Amino acid sequence: MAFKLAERVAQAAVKGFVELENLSVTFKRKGQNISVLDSINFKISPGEFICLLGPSGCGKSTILNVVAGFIKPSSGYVFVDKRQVNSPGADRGFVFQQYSLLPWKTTFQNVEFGLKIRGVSKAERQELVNYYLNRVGLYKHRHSYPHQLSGGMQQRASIVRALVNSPSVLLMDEPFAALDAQTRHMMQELLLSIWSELKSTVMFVTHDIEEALFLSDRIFVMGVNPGRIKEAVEVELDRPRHADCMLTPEFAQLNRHVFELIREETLRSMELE
Ligand SMILES: Nc1ncnc2c1ncn2[C@@H]1O[C@H](COP(=O)(O)OP(=O)(O)OP(=O)(O)O)[C@@H](O)[C@H]1O
Repeated sequence: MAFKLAERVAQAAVKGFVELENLSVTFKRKGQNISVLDSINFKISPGEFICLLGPSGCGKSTILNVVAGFIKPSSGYVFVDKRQVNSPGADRGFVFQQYSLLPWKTTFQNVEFGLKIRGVSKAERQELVNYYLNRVGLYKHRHSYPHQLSGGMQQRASIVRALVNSPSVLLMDEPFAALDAQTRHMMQELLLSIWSELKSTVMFVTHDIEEALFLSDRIFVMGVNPGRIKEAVEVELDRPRHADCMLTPEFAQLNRHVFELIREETLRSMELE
């Protein structure tokens, strides 16, 4: 197994440089143009873990969808590793809130699907998929179908389905929102542990301030109407992180700061200022 994994780790460490330049997105609603994102600019370093946090409707998912290549910007650019994004590609993996596994395929078949499409040999597929299924505790469920798995297991399968393709950038849209609190926390720790090995860049959308603080190197707190980056908050908490980091004064201080930023924007969006 060591053969591919070591190579992939080395590749991932130098990949995943994301640049958004004056990115704006306008949608048409009831015949009117609505500006959803206005002139977003930021850079994410290879291997960095960032969270997008902000009130409902500020455009968090839209940013992920543009980076994924699912939505075209109205103006501005997205570059991944200096290549302009115009369409989806294997260098970007996506994990959605809904588990989105193919119901007629087993766990193993779901995870190997992308590799198969890309023409990866059967022997290599088996080695990689089994490695990742082991890594997230799903090896013994490799022949189960999605409906036979719990929500947490399905989401673990969705994550490894994205990771097995060694994406430079992993895009995660509220992947743990549907899970109970305990499973959610286990998933956060598992994600950090895998990320610390692979060092892919992660862009993670959440509504949950504690989740954002626990996971990320930086939090892009977004404002609404139109969506924009209000503040990029550096999260300088020691790594590796475990649940007890949430009990530290540094965590509490950051939590309060981010809470105030979000509160201001939520009041603004409700016109209660
Ligand atoms: N395809 C579309 N057509 C028209 N409007 C859209 C489309 N997709 C998103 N929107 C609108 O764009 C705005 C931003 O949506 P987006 O889903 O990106 O926000 P979000 O911050 O992820 O919201 P939430 O936290 O509620 O998931 C919303 O007002 C939404 O209704």
